[in-house]
Amino acid sequence: MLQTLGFCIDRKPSTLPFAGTGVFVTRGFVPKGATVAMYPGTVYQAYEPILLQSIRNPFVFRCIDGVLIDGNDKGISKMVFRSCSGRDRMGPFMMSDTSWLTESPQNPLAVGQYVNNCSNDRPANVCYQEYDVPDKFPIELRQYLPNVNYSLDTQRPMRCVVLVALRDIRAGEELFSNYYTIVH
Ligand SMILES: C[S@@+](CC[C@H](N)C(=O)[O-])C[C@H]1O[C@@H](n2cnc3c(N)ncnc32)[C@H](O)[C@@H]1O
Repeated sequence: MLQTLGFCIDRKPSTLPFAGTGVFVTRGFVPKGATVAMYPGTVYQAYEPILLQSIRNPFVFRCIDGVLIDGNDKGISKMVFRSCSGRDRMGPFMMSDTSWLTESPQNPLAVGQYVNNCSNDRPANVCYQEYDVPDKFPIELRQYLPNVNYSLDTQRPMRCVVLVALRDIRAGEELFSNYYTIVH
């Protein structure tokens, strides 16, 4: 990761009291504007049922258009992701990466759901960028995407969310986003 991207990120206990785990730049340097992490999880359209999966689940990310991404790596959320990922497999090709559900993700960027919220003394250093994966994205690279659609729908592009550095970020710094950004 250090060789390819120029930095490493990892999960560690947050510097915020009582905030659990956070995400840190552990090595190297992240330049402003770089993609620093991805938000993994099952993608639900606004009309799809998520009630059970959302109970006591702080990992549900809401996109601007109401699409939801469940980035919880435990319990029913984990089972749903694995099930959808197995369903979507095309012959030898996996259409998504399930290793973010483990302690050591194959795609080391897929830990963005653990980024904590900013506060007065910890301003945001990353922001969320939502995008739809284009049709021409190579099928053999989809195995590294940590997102899967809840419903099988080959017409719809895959929604992904990445975290982008708002400024240069150095090794040792924790990542903070703003959970409540309002986009006008
Ligand atoms: C999406 S999770 C982030 C990962 C979480 N820290 C964990 O260990 O699972 C969101 C939860 O993290 C905690 N959290 C995030 N930002 C926080 C902050 N600024 N202060 C205290 N707790 C925070 C809250 O418990 C919140 O419900």
